[in-house]
Amino acid sequence: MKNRSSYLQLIPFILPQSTTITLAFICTLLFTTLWPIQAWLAGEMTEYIGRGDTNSIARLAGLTAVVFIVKGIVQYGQDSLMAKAALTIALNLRKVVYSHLQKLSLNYFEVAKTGDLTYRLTEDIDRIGEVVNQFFHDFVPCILQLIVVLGYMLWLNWQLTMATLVLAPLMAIIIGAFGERLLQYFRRSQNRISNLSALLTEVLGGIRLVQAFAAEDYELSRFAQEAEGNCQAKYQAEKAKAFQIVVVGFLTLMSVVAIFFLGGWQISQNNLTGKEFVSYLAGVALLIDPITHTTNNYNSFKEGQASADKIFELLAIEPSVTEPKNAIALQVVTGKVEYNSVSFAYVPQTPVINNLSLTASPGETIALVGSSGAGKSTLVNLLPRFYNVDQGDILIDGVNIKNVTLKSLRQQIGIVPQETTLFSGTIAQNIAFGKTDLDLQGIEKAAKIANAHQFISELSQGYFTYVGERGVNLSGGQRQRITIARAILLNPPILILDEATSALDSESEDLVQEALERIMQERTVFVIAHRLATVRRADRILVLEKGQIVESGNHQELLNKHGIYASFYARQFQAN
Ligand SMILES: Nc1ncnc2c1ncn2[C@@H]1O[C@H](COP(=O)(O)OP(=O)(O)OP(=O)(O)O)[C@@H](O)[C@H]1O
Repeated sequence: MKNRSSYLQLIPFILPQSTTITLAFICTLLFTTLWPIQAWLAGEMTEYIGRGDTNSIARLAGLTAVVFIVKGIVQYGQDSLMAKAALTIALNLRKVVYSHLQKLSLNYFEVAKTGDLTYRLTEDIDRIGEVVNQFFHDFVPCILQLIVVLGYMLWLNWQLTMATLVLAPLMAIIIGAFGERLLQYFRRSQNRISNLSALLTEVLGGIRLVQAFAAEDYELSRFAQEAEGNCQAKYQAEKAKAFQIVVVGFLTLMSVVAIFFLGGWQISQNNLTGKEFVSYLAGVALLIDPITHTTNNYNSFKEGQASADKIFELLAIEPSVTEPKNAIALQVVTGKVEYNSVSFAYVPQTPVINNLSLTASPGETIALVGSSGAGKSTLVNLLPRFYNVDQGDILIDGVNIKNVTLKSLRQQIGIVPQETTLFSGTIAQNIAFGKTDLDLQGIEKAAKIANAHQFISELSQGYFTYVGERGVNLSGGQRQRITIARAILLNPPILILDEATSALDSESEDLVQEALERIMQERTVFVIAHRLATVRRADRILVLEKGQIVESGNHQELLNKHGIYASFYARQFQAN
């Protein structure tokens, strides 16, 4: 079962912390050694109290105080060092998972739920950190205490100890059985809560639509269903834990009764003195705490296991788009792009691009037109390798894009998407997206070319104006011009432009159009054209149908042909 190994997979994250863990462990050993000393002191004290030996009582009280202080110091060392190690392990795991997630290919994100992933990177990793902390901080010391105290009890009276341990295997079996049941409930509860998180991300992201369609009640019932499912699973887990406490408590009580019974019998047989029995009972009392902790820790480990399974499942997913080990960095000089007999399908046997070949000369603007679903977006998405081609090759400046690093490939291709996405941060950060050092002069220059400088300057904080997650305080046209400025700053030799279909007011439209025309100069451009002006100005228009180029030429040539483009033009553009 993979869940057995999910904790083992944490070992590479634990090993780098071994120095801190070892130091903490030394503190733990000292701390644990002091436990039986306390039990021994209690036994000695009883004897002196019986004798009324006040001097010895005072000496022992002083010794007990020293033991207490030393115990406090090593306890602090153990707690703080273990916490440091566990938190660092969780931090490193979080970084690794996030970096892995960034490398996964688009086809993974098309099916994954954002909220679910958010939950894994936050709650699940937090839980693993807590479990690691608990393991070293609580579980290991408890086990050591159990071993040391049991050793002391065995040394004191092995017959009595063995007799009381008869119930231990039964206790372990019962705790184990409860643990498996708990794991199921924790899995169910965590699945529900990550579904809930996914639902929230979706609904809050589309709250405008929810309100517009008066779908609040519908969304509330979906929310309630997941929330109730989680509540139910958690309740089941809490009930199982509560029952487990009763059963383990009953068995512990049985053991204590057995100890008294057997202890009394041993004293009557002169095998045990009263003093030894008191020391023995002090030892038994010292056992109860670590037994309770061990049981609780075991339950928490089961909860953590459900999280660890999910995290390592995610880490096991391989990106479908990868680069070869000896990948070279692509240096684009001219920007010539070739598609050679390229085929691609999202779903096997359903080709979306079908044995397509094309060559874009350096600096050429190619407009892609065709009906919805013809494969225009797919065709351009193959260029930055968002997906791998199934057959054929794509070359840039004669170099197969399969053989170059993804970073160098994508740095050469600017994308102005139809959907304008602004990230939380300032306008300057959004224009210089992906760069940590802000070149303000360059940003301003790019914004000027993108017709964005003027409106940005009019904002109270200028380039340092904070735009929300979705840039809600900017108009559609303004957002588009920021994304154009972003591409201009990158200054890529190849540009992919997905023209927005949504209508802007004519002034805004003119500003966007002007910005686009500027950015299209001196680069190889693929534009999914929705505007007549773009189509007309393109050096070449490719008409796509079912993933194939069915017509090619400039606007006038294609009109003269009276073919598909001419009728498409009549339908699509003549109304403009
Ligand atoms: N991620 C995906 N997974 C599965 N099928 C997809 C995916 N993206 C697109 N498709 C399918 O591939 C075909 C081509 O889609 P594509 O988006 O490339 O067409 P398009 O010409 O750009 O259309 P539009 O003009 O409507 O944007 C369509 O049938 C579409 O349903």
